Amino acid sequence: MTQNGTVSAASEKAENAPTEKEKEKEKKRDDINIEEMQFGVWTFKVASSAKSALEVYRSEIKMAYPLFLRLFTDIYSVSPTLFIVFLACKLWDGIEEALVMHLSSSLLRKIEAGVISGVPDVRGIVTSVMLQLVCSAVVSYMSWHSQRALQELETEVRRYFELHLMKAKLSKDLPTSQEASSSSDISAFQAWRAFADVISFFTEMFKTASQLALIVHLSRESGGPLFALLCIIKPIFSAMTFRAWWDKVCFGFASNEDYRRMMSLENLANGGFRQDIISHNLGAWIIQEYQKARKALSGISDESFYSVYSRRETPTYDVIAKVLGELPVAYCALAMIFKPLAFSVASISILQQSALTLRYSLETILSSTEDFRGGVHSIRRMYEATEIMNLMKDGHLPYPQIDDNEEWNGERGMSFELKDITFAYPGSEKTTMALNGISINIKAGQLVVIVGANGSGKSTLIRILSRLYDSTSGSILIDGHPSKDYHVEDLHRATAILSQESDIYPLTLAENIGLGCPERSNDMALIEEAARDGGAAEFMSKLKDGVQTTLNSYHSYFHNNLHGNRDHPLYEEMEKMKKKIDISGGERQRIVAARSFMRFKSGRVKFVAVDEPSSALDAEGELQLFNRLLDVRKGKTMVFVTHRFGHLTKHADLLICMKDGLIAESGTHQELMERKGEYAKLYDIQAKAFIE
Ligand SMILES: Nc1ncnc2c1ncn2[C@@H]1O[C@H](COP(=O)(O)OP(=O)(O)OP(=O)(O)O)[C@@H](O)[C@H]1O
Repeated sequence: MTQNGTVSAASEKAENAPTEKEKEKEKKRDDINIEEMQFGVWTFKVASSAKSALEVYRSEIKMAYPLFLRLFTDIYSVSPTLFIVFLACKLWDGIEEALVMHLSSSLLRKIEAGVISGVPDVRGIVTSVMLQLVCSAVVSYMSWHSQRALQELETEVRRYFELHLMKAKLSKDLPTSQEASSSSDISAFQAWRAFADVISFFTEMFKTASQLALIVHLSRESGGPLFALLCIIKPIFSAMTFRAWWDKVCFGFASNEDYRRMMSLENLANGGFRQDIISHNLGAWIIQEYQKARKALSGISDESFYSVYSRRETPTYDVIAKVLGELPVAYCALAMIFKPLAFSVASISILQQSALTLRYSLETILSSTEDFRGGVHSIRRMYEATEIMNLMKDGHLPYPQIDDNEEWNGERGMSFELKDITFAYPGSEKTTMALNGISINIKAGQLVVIVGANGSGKSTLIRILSRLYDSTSGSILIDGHPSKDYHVEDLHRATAILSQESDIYPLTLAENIGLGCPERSNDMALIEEAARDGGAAEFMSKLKDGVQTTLNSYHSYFHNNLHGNRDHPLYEEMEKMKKKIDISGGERQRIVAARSFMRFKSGRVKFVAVDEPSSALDAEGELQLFNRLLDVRKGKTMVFVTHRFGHLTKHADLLICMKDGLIAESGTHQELMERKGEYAKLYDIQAKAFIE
C-alpha cells in the first residue's frame, strides 16, 4: 500500500513536472518586461526584453541561422544558376554605389588639379572618364540582369513553395486541419517576400560597410575613422531615441469607453442596418448618443495610435539630431582650417555625398530591422506549415486483409464493433462530449439507419466509422482488427461518404462526378451512368455546356478605362466573364450523389456512409436516390443518417436512435415500435404528419 502510494505520488510528481519546452517558455517569459502606457483613448502594452538589444539580436540571428541555411539550400536547389546570378547581382548592388563614388571622386580630383595647375592630366582624365563610362554601362547591365534574375527566381521559388504548401495542406487529416496551431495563412508569395526582405537587409548592410570603407579611404589623410564616425552618429542617435512602434513587440487597444461607444454608433450608422434604422426611426437617437459620447471624450486624443505613440513631447531630440547631422560638414570646415592641404573641394564634395548616402543606408537598415525579423518569422512559419504532423496515426495493415479478388467483387461489407466510444471535437469548448460511450456491433453487409434529434451525435458517429476522426477513448474493430492498425488511406478507399457537407468543386460537372473514382475520372460512359444513378443526368442535359459546365469557375481579369463605356465590345466581353452559372440546392445534391455512384464503380467500396444527403431533394428525387442506393448495396455495409427515415425502415437490419451522444435505443423497427420509446415517438410524429 505504502509502496503503491509512493509510486503513484512519484509518478504524479513526474507528470506534473514541467517539460523542457514548458521550462524554455517560462524562461522566455521571465526575460520579458511588459510596460503599460495610456495615450489618448489607447492603452499600450509594450514588451521589452530584460536582455540588452545586442543580446536579443545575437540570439535571434543564431536561431535564424539554420532557417536561412535551409531556405537558401532550397532556393539553390530550385535553380542553382538563377540563385547564383541573383546573389552576384545583390553583391554587386552592395558595392556599386561605393565604386561609382570612388571613380567620380578620382575624376573630380584630377579635374580640380588640372583647373588649379592649368595643366590638365589628359591621359589620367581620359582614363577616369573611360572607367566611369564602363562602370555606368556595367551598372545598367547588372541592374537589368538583377531585375530579370529576380523575376525569374521569384516565379520559380513561388511555384516551388506553392506546391510544397499545397502538398502539406492536402496531406493533413481532418482533426489536424481543425487544430488552430496547424492553420497557417502563410502563402508562397509571403515566403518569397520574406526571402527578398532578408536578402535586402543583408545587401543594405553590405552597402553600408562598403560606403563606410570608402569614407575611411577618402578621408584617410584627414582622420578617416573620425569622419566616418561623425557620419553615422545621427542615424544611430535617431534610431536609439525615436519612439517607433514598429520595432516593438506591442499590443494596443482602444480602452476608452466613450470612444468605443462612438465607434459602435458609427458602425451602426454605416453598417448593414439601413432597414432597421429607417423603420425604427433610429437616426436621431444615433446622432444624439454620438454627440453625448463625443462630449464625454473632450480633451482626450483619439488620433491614430501610431501617431500618438511616436509623437515627442519636447523638440529636444529633433534639435540634437539635426545638429548631429551637421557634424560631418563642421568637421570638413574645421579640417580645412587646420589642415588646408589635406583637402580639396572635390574630396569635400565627395565626402559630403558619401556621408549622405551612408546615413541613408544606415537609416534604412535600422528602420528595416523589423522587416528582417518579420521575414525570419515568415520563413519559420512556412517551414512549420510544411512539417505539421498528422494527429491521426497511420496503421501498418492493408485493408482489406483478405487479398483475393473474390472478396473484392464480393459478398461482404465492412463490419464494425464499437466499445465505449467517446469523442470530443478537437478544440471544442463544449462541456459535453459529442459521443459519450457508444457500444454497437454492425455486421458486414447490414443496412443500418441512425435517427435522433439535432446534435445527438449521428454525423459524428458516421465520421468515426469512416475514420475521419479517431475516437477519444474506447475501441473500434473493423473486420475484427483494431481500426487504428489499418492504413488510413486504404480504409478511406473502401469507404464512400455521401454527406450533407459535400459540395460542388470548382471544376466541370463531369469532373465533379468523375472524381468519385479518380482512376476512371476520364471515362465519360461511366460518368454518364453515374449521373443517371444520382438523378443528375436530366438537368445537366439542359445546361448549355452540359457536363462540361463549370460552376464557380476561376476568372482573373483586369481592365482600364472601360467603366462608363458600356457599348464598348471589350466591356461586353468583360461582363460576359462576370456571369456566373448556378444550379439549385437539389441539383447540387444530385451531382454529389452521382459522385458517390461513380465511387462505387471503383469496385473497392465496402462501406457506404450516407449522412442526410437528400435535404434539398424533392420527394420523388429522395425516393429514387434511396432506391438506387439500395440497389447497389450488395457487398457493402450501409449506414444511413436521416431525419426522413420512412422509406428505409422496412429495409433496415438495425435502427439506432441517438440522444445526447448516446445510443438511446437500437433494434429492428418492430422491436423499437413495441418499446414505445424515443424512436416510436419520432416515427409517430412523421406518420401523423401524413395522416392528419
Ligand atoms: N466540427 C465540429 N466541431 C465542434 N463541435 C462539433 C462539430 N460538429 C459537431 N459538433 C458538435 O457535436 C455534437 C454532435 O453533432 P452532430 O453533427 O454529430 O449531430 P447530429 O446528430 O448529426 O445533428 P444534426 O441532426 O443536426 O445533423 C453537437 O453538439 C455539435 O454541436
